[in-house]
Amino acid sequence: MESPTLTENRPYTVPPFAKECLEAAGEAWHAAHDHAFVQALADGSLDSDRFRFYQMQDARYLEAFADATSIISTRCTDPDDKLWFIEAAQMAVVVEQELHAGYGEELGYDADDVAQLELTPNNRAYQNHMIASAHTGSLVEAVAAITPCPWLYVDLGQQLEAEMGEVPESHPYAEWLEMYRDPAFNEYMDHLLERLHRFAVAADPAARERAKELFVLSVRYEWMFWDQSWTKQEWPV
Ligand SMILES: Cc1ncc(C[n+]2csc(CCO)c2C)c(N)n1
Repeated sequence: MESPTLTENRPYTVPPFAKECLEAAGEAWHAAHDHAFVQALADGSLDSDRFRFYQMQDARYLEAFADATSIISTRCTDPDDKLWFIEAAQMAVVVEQELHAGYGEELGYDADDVAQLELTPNNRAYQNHMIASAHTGSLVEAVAAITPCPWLYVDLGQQLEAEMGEVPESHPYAEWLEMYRDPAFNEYMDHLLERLHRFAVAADPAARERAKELFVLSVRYEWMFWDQSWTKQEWPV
């Protein structure tokens, strides 16, 4: 495999295997950026009920992201890799729960409400996908399944920044929009994508193919996460 290169317009390095994953996702990657929920969130027209639904489901999703990264840390042998995934788990819990605590007060829910929430079918499936990949996949598969989560949001944050410019203080979702355009995420992406690539180089070709499939599934689940919030998904029976 070639050495890491910078793809156009991304302020972090996208190594060859990460690029392959992105190419494998194809249209699904763009669809996840273009969903009606995202458009309404960006232009501020999203109703607070749908945003509340999203935030509450997302609080629970982030716990699973933290669990998946914690599990991955136990499977790393290199101490720097191990620490990085431990820190990623910690960050998912601490930083993002701060965001949720703020919105909880504003939107009228607390930690107990989040704990008692019934997960949607989509959320449950996405969580199980990440946790199962972390437990039973090879290291590259485990990491591939969690990569679209931060990558898609950071990509989206930067795309919206380019399109919208500065977020007006009066924007109802200013805090959310500011969060994912934070330049600190560039370093996070550098670290994550470098690991994804390095683990891919160390894996056999069949594991690399499976990793790409798991990456694509997570991109689809990201689209479905917006969609479940837009439709306020319920269990059909
Ligand atoms: C469904 C869903 N997908 C992605 C994110 C974004 N995200 C989750 S963890 C993480 C890394 C930093 O903690 C980022 C950017 C989200 N909130 N919810």
